[in-house]
Amino acid sequence: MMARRPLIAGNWKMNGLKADGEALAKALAAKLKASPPAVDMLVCPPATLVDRVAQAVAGSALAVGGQDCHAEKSGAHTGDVAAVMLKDLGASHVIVGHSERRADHGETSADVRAKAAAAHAAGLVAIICLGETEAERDGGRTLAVVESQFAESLPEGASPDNTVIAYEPVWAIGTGRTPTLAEVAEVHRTIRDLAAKALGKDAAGRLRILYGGSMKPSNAKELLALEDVDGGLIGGASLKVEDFWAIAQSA
Ligand SMILES: O=C[C@H](O)COP(=O)(O)O
Repeated sequence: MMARRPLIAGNWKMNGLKADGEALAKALAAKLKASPPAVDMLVCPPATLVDRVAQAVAGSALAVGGQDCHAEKSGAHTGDVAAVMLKDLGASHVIVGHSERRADHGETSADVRAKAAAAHAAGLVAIICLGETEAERDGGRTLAVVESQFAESLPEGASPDNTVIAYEPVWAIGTGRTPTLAEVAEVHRTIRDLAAKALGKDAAGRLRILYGGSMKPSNAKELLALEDVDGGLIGGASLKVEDFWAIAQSA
């Protein structure tokens, strides 16, 4: 099977003002230039900083993405940002369906699917997030939840070139807790199997499936060593240059 190049993606969430966001991105770009790791690296700043960060790291190997996009290209949607607008600023990726969007904004998998389709239409790679809540895990429903979110969130035309899946157990986000390695491996293998059914075996073999949820330098190596874990979607630890870089180094 063709090797998948890991993707180490930082989701800054609602953190960062002009000066610190630019400094963080520039420091990462400088590290990438000095010693290129064997991974792709991406930062997803808040929408307010996408332009500034994209300009600050232009010409470097550090990619820039948005954290959400609207399903429409334009129109009367106060406060929203279209995928094509992110693309216009220099973004190459956009996260869709993060559990914080699903919880805070009531986004359904149908919404996520429409957003991912909009991202594709704009020429962006969609990072589609899915994952179970603690109650769903405790109720033994993890694989069923992941299966339905995958089926309902993946748009027509999805491929390993325009789509990345991020498995993020909701209860592991920002809590310092993670599933066992066996539990992570089981979910990632299930997602790979679902992708094989949806996209074909070859495409599934090229699809990158990230793990997210309390990934940090101390646990990254063992998580990233799992066969079907092709990188990480990192929140808190992506706000510190040294931690984010250490995670990239351990892939
Ligand atoms: O998008 C990132 C995830 O929500 C993980 O966040 P965390 O690394 O702070 O747990």
